[in-house]
Amino acid sequence: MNAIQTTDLTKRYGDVVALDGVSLSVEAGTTFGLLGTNGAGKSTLFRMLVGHLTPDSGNVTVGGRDVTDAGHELREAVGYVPEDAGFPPALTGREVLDYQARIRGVPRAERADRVAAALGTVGLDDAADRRVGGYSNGMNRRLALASALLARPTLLLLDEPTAGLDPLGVAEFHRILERLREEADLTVVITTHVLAEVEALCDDVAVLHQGNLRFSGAVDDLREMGESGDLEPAFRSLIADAEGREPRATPEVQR
Ligand SMILES: Nc1ncnc2c1ncn2[C@@H]1O[C@H](COP(=O)(O)OP(=O)(O)OP(=O)(O)O)[C@@H](O)[C@H]1O
Repeated sequence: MNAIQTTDLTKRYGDVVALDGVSLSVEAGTTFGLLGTNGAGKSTLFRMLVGHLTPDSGNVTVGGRDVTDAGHELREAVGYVPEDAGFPPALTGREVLDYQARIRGVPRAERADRVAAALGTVGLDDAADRRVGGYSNGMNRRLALASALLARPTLLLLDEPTAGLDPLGVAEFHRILERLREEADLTVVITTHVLAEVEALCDDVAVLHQGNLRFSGAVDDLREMGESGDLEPAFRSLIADAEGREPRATPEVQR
């Protein structure tokens, strides 16, 4: 079964075509990487998956239901972790999650247990009663993940979850995602610029470039497209223009 299906999805902002006829499927239970340079359309796609934006044309289904009709049920099924969650700095981690549990409709009697479980899953038990303003970048990202897990989603969308984290923070975040994948029946989609992240976590990958879908399939199949079986040459060839020139700014292609 497909956790996500988009069909001929198009979104414009004025003259900018952010997504141009994108048809994509994500199989349930897999970890899927959405790879692209800046401005590729990754965040726009995520915002449509959670119903924050409506398509100009085409459609999106999550768990077989059209996102534009799904409303409240969709919000419970999808855990969205934006790049910058921006929690109130004066609240503690536990207070933030308690508030989030309330607005996500977690029944009062279950709230404290769910909050404690989410804090444990992301390794923030010891920091739970400290103010979020004193959290490191990595702790903030893990708190955002905990918040998304409160409603026990079946689909988790992570927008550049490890951007700006140091190597230890990245490794810790990856460990948490791998554990979640083993323990919960979850489909995970991450956007990233980082090929090593795709290698480490993803079964399948899509390459978006300037709103166009350039590849979608198994990470192994993408790797085989490149010289020497590496992801980087394969990715670079997909984002090059007809003359083989790459976009001027691709420093985000990190290994
Ligand atoms: N609210 C908006 N108004 C106008 N243009 C926008 C808006 N949001 C995004 N865009 C444009 O749409 C295109 C796709 O943007 P989007 O943020 O979806 O890309 P992205 O792949 O997430 O990029 P990044 O990796 O930089 O976050 C870009 O050209 C961007 O400038």
